Amino acid sequence: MAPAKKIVFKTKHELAVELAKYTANLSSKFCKERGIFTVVLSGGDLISWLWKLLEPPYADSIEWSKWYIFWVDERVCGWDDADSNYKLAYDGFLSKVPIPAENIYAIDKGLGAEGNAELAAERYEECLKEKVNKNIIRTYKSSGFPQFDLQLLGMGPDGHMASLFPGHDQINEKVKWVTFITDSPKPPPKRITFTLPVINCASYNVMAVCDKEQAHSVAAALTHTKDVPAGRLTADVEVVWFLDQAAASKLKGWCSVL
Ligand SMILES: O=C(O)[C@H](O)[C@@H](O)[C@H](O)[C@H](O)COP(=O)(O)O
Repeated sequence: MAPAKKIVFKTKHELAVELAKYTANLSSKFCKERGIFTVVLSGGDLISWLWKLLEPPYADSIEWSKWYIFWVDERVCGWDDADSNYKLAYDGFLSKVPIPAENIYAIDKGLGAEGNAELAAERYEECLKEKVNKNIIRTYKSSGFPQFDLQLLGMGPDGHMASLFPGHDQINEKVKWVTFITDSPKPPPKRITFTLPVINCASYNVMAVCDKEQAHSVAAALTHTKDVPAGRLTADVEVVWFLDQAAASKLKGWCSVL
């Protein structure tokens, strides 16, 4: 289990600059080693902190054609729905970089639009299995779970990550790769989500959190309070919390302001 590192930034701007550097370094490492970089996105504010990747020196130097995009969680709705994490990422990031359309794996379009959470979760898991069979996604040691290169995650004020919410059973799933929820406390209610073993098998996990509403859960998660889902986040190689000062304000003894 990788220890959690944390970096506290004075501003969201500085956080975005460092996040771009971190992501670009891993892109270069994995593109060199495997010719492929598998990246998992979440919804929420995260997408708005990826802007620096769209600018020099990254926009032209990143090997975008080798990126493969997945979602750690998705709202069960149409791709053009205002709630869609795919739409959020497409409008704010994916439409601005030359990642081939066939490398972008969103929720099944029809099942999303129909609102069929259970089948959409099954279909997404099948999609991941197919990518494992094609050696696009690696697997974690002998566990058979998929291992993504980099996951970019966010956390809600209640400490949820992906669509794993406190007090809901999805966090305890140990076999499935993708599960679903139909009564999410954060709207909209129907979502699909990676399970905890899949999230924690990633090589690198970044948890990016800003604002004071999250401060209490940041402190709880970083002292590994088990009933806070994000407190159970780990990774194979490294897990790094990217925080602004407000989100870090309830941490005891934080001082590594970048
Ligand atoms: O679909 C979603 O709602 C997300 O993937 C969710 O897990 C998000 O990452 C957190 O709720 C943080 O959201 P904010 O960054 O907007 O606080």
